[in-house]
Amino acid sequence: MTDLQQYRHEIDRIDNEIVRLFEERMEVCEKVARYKIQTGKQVLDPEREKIKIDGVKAKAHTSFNAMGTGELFKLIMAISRKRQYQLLTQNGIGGSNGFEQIQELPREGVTVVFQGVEGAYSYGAMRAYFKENIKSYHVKTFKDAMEEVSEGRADYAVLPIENSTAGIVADIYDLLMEYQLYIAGEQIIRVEHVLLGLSNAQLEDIQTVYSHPQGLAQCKAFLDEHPCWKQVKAGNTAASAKKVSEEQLVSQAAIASREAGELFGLKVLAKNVCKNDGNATRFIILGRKPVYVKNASRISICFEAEHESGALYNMLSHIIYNGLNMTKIESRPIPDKNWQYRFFVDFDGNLQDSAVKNALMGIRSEANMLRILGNY
Ligand SMILES: C=C(O[C@@H]1C=C(C(=O)O)C=C[C@H]1O)C(=O)O
Repeated sequence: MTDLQQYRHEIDRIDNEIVRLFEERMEVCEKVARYKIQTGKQVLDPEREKIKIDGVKAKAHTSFNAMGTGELFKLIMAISRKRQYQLLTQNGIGGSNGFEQIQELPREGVTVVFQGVEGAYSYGAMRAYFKENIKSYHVKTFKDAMEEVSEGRADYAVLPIENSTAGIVADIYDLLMEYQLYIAGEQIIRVEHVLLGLSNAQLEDIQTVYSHPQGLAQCKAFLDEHPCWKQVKAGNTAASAKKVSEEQLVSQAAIASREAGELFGLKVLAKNVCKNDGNATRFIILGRKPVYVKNASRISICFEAEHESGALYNMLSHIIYNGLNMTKIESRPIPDKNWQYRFFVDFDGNLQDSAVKNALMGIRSEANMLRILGNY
């Protein structure tokens, strides 16, 4: 036998022993879980874990091994907790997460608010999601739209959350934390911007271009080809078309939809101004009630974790360990806490799934804050 074979043989013997001891430990953890189910005690006991880590580290003989032992036991205890959360959900603890299952989201006879004016992309998203017989109106800002739903003047708000070219609409993420509203649905629409001008304007006349910051960002490559043009941000794309139409200056143009151009009597000076052919925006439908439909398949959450190494990994491990597919993660600064962030995570699943319940129980117990923003 070569030395290597011999060493590996020894490692195998030790590993078998580790597996046997791990399983023995897990059996005791299950007993602990049953005790906690009966007594209502929390799964996570940070004090006990700290004593445990310090204790096992002190038993190691080198500083390298002390660090390794610490890491190893952090992981072992995290796994132990995950098993305990499973047993708790199996026993009906932490069930509904405060959400009620409904048959269908009402798409007619409701009042819907959107930001911008008619002809804006939000209006298009609303038309695509809801049926004809709704009452709808528009407000100036995203915040106003959330306020309308919060105050009960509207049932739903339609708001853009993400564009495939320009990325997230950061304001919406921040406002989601300011208001206690829930994502009830989503609508993706293709966004095909055009450059609009007065009917007697030519491309050569243009000196100023108006659009929503997202419109300008999505058409950056096109605008870069015209470095002399002054770019001016407007409240929304349709409002910028309206402005060009009202001010009647041949030097002014707007980046907006073809529909907005028709609405305000403008001419298309250039089409395909967004270089990404598949340019699309995802809109969320926000309501007041925590409800989800039976076949809802995406969950959006927001959490805050300790500002320390491994904290984010620990939170995400609940999603990974329960076999859930994470589809998106974003971080946003926490107001008044410099350089600390909250995380917005989307993953596939339904609030009824036991894997989802386990993961949410884990994150809720171990994060500083968890909000389930919706299951849709
Ligand atoms: C097993 C327990 O539950 C959790 C897991 C621990 C472990 O695996 O050692 C320690 C403390 C708790 O966070 C316990 O409370 O003892």
